[in-house]
Amino acid sequence: MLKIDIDRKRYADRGGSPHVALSGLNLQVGDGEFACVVGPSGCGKSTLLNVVGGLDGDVEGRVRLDGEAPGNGVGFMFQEPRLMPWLSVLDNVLLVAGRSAAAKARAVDLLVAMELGDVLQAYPGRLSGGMQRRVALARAFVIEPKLLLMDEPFVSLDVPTANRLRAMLVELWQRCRSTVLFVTHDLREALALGDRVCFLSGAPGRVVLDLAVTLPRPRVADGAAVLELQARLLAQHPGLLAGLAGGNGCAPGRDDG
Ligand SMILES: Nc1ncnc2c1ncn2[C@@H]1O[C@H](COP(=O)(O)OP(=O)(O)OP(=O)(O)O)[C@@H](O)[C@H]1O
Repeated sequence: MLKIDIDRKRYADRGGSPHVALSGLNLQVGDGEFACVVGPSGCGKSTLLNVVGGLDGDVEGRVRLDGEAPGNGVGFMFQEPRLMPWLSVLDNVLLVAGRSAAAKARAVDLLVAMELGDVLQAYPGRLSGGMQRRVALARAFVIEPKLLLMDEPFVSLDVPTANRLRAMLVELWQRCRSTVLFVTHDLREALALGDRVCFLSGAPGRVVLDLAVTLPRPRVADGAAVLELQARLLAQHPGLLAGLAGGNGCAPGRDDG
């Protein structure tokens, strides 16, 4: 169980004055659950991931993964693939997996599953943007993370590539059963991926709607079921989804979708 209780996250200096990014943000994510966090630009989504992952410890509050501060079992995937350009595809993944025979076998297995088996020795500069994200996805899962934190990992990809990567992510998650916290400003993406979608308010961010998504899988972000649910949410919560891609505006409480 991931338990997030952030009383306040304040930046001392945002260009000359302090800024409270998060306030009264409470969220629990069950083991193996896929939780998406959506919210308008600047509401503190990346800040939340940095705090949860322990990259930023300057916070009033507490984050616990199975009762302890999140540590080694946490994987990250960011907006940029952040691959080492001087290392081959395989070595990029081995960098986090280690050099044992078992680690290498796992890395190759994942890269083959990501349809990258024929470019194991290629350097990242030779790969397309979508291929680089697939390497980053394999690298994120190779440690079989207990908790995977994802910050808009498929942003600025074309629609078919993003849909393919989302399908690959769900397949890996179903195989590994990691707990996932996935940040996006794209409501359709969140509805396509999440067991739950948590909506944050504008700054300072806090959870204003916690929605269980019960649509059957597989789902596609631009598929009929997702579009229908999106339209229903827009009708139920006018104004709340403002500022989201694919949305217009949320209300306190818990809903079933
Ligand atoms: N290191 C920092 N120092 C000062 N202020 C910061 C810092 N990092 C973020 N902020 C501020 O905190 C607020 C939240 O930023 P954050 O990047 O978490 O938002 P976000 O919801 O992820 O935004 P976006 O969707 O646009 O990526 C913003 O107003 C930002 O300017």
